[in-house]
Amino acid sequence: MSERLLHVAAAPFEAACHIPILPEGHRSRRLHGHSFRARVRADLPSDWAPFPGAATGRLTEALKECIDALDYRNLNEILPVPTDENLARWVRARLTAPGIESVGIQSTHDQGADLDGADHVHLWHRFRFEAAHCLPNVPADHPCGRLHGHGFEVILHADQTLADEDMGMDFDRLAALWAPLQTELHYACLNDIAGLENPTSERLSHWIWQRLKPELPVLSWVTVYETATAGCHYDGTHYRIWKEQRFESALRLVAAPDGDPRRRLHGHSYLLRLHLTAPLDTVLGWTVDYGDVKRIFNPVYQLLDHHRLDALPGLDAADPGSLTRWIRARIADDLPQLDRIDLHETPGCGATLCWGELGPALPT
Ligand SMILES: Nc1nc2c(c(=O)[nH]1)N=C([C@H](O)[C@H](O)COP(=O)(O)OP(=O)(O)OP(=O)(O)O)CN2
Repeated sequence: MSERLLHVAAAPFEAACHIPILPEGHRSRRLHGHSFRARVRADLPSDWAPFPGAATGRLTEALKECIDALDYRNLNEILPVPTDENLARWVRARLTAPGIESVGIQSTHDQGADLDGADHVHLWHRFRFEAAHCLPNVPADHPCGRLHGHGFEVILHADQTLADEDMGMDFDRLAALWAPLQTELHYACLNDIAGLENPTSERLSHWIWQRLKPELPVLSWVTVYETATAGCHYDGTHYRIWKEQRFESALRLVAAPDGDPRRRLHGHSYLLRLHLTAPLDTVLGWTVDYGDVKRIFNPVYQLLDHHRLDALPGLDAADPGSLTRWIRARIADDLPQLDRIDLHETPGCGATLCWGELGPALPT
């Protein structure tokens, strides 16, 4: 599959709203408020930014300018039915950026809607449960063979065609479908549950899919976060895992004009997410060990962390797009299952380099 470079940006806004189309008695019919977050993913022409390396910054500024009109407002004065879906439409119509692939609105930490250009909505809802597990088939010295536990997180994703509807399914419907699984999984040892005798993230995402897909035909992905830095998506066919790492680095954007602060030496706390697609190892119950991804990537990580990025050999500019390409060139041979790299220089703002399926976006 050919390589695609997408730029991403995210920005918060605080607003009040009520959703008058919801049934009588629904809590969201009452006036309430959210710390919203808007996000955009765009395939930008290379000459759109004012100088090479400025695309992430320009997209972020465009998004901030757009949502400024929503910040500290009563959204019903701007949009009669301010569902996440309609807010995403509103932003998409006003955002002055080319090549927009999707616009998302996250109304709470745990739910949101991403809208693509064809008014197809991707709804997601996150849940959390606390559980113990061990992986019985790993080698004797592997730490995950010992009984341990996690605050697992699960995201249910639903894809719907919206046409001219104000909203897709109510997030509460996803919560109601999840509730029986929460009862089974929360404060449990996963190995004791039928079908989860080898409870890797992959097996767990498959188990959840099998349980929910018959009741929820629009279920498109199940995401399991095993830890804050690693997890798995399953769509009924493919397993996609990711492993995140953070690095702290300095840079200057040499192409920035005189007077632009990015020309000065500065720095970021970067978030790097490596995505891999691979078949399941039926004995181990996983695709690729998260620990192996981290270990194999470590030599490249050591070049990035606590270094000056624009001094790295072979890197002309240290903007997120150039960095993702530089990282791919250094790691792809050693991690052949790798098919996407996300790199954020500030929360939700950066680039995605993808040469496989794009897969679902994760919340910021
Ligand atoms: N593909 C999979 N790999 C691993 C799984 C899994 O389910 N699928 N599970 C484990 C362990 O259970 C482990 O608890 C989580 O792994 P890891 O990300 O390596 O955890 P760390 O706490 O070491 O994470 P760092 O943030 O990198 O310190 C292992 N692999």
